[in-house]
Amino acid sequence: MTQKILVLGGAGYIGSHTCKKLRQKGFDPVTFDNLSDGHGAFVKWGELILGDIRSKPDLDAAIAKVAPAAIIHFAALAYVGESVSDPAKYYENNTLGSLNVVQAAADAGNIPIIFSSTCATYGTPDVSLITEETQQQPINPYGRSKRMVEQILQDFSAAYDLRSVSLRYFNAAGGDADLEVGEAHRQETHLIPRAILSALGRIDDFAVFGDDYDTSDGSAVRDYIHVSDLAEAHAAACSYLLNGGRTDVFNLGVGKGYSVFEVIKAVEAELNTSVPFRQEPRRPGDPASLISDPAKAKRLLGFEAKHSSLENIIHTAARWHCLDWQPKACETVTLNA
Ligand SMILES: NC(=O)c1ccc[n+]([C@@H]2O[C@H](COP(=O)([O-])OP(=O)(O)OC[C@H]3O[C@@H](n4cnc5c(N)ncnc54)[C@H](O)[C@@H]3O)[C@@H](O)[C@H]2O)c1
Ligand SMILES: O=c1ccn([C@@H]2O[C@H](COP(=O)(O)OP(=O)(O)O[C@H]3O[C@H](CO)[C@@H](O)[C@H](O)[C@H]3O)[C@@H](O)[C@H]2O)c(=O)[nH]1
Repeated sequence: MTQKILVLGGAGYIGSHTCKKLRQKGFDPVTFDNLSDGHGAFVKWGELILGDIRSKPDLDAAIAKVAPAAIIHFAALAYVGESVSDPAKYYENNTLGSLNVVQAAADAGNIPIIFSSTCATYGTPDVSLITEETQQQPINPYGRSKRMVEQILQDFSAAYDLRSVSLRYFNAAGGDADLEVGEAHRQETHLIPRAILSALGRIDDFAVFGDDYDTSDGSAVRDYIHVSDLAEAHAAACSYLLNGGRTDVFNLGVGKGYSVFEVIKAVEAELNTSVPFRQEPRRPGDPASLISDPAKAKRLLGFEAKHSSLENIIHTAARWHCLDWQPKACETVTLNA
């Protein structure tokens, strides 16, 4: 019988791509989302249950209805700047909401959980390649709200044998090759979509934050992983837990970094036009360089990024944002001022 997977936050960017992948792999995804940031139109590969992770009764009812073999938990707020100005919102939604998720999974007989963590839990590490053993020292409430959930999962595993996998994504980017879903955050703060939108003349306030880092060209370096590769990694993590794998944490990245100026050049090459930008000082809290060591996910999950060349990431993102722009799916998007 097809195994059902309850996907919390499945109407969002990474969640919707993962639902597509789960269906391709023979799972039956069911999305649970409050649509605070996601889009009903992105729920294309299974049912949508409207609910909020801050409500344990909502979660209990969904789990009772679906009887999932595993839970994938994407539901979160993820704007670093907003987490600094309104930390209560982040601890309530991301940490308390996740405690409800973990408790509901335990109450229902220890349903295994795959949790969306982030490289923001590492803070500003002084190493060239970040391994899972690199010390986690998050520097903003968003990172701390996620780090706390990792700790809750470790404690529930030790005390009650609730198994889980925390996946620490580096920078998610790109879009579905078939343009069925794509990146449509209500506030777009990420580098790649903003560089594309600037090239297309859809925003006029694109800035490069910092040109005085200790990097090859002075701009900050990140490890960009294609969203379809992230989706594949979630399917692999599902199989790992369903086959009895133990609680663990994994980096999800490529192991190679690109600077902000390299990303801008790649967008210019893809769109054959210039990317207007102004130079601004560093964004507070931005580390110079964050690059993953992806070896552990390869070794234990059998996962390796296959679609994450910078060219493919920008090609698929640009197609979504311009050539095959889907206004209906994205009608609620408002760009950041
Ligand atoms: N995008 C990135 O680069 C990145 C990097 C590292 C980690 N992450 C994490 O990955 C996850 C998904 O990120 P995304 O970029 O797809 O974000 P997204 O905003 O597109 O998706 C999050 C989804 O969760 C839903 N949601 C939020 N709070 C909820 C609640 N209380 N109850 C029910 N649903 C709720 C939203 O409506 C949305 O559909 C998040 O947990 C984020 O912290 C993202
Ligand atoms: O308009 C922009 C946007 C970003 N940047 C720079 O580009 C790099 C990447 O920034 P961004 O795309 O915002 O990603 P990060 O700040 O690295 O954070 C992302 O990646 C984190 C780690 O995965 C996640 O936790 C966060 O949710 C997600 O926003 C950074 O050096 C930024 O300073 C600019 O110069 N101009």
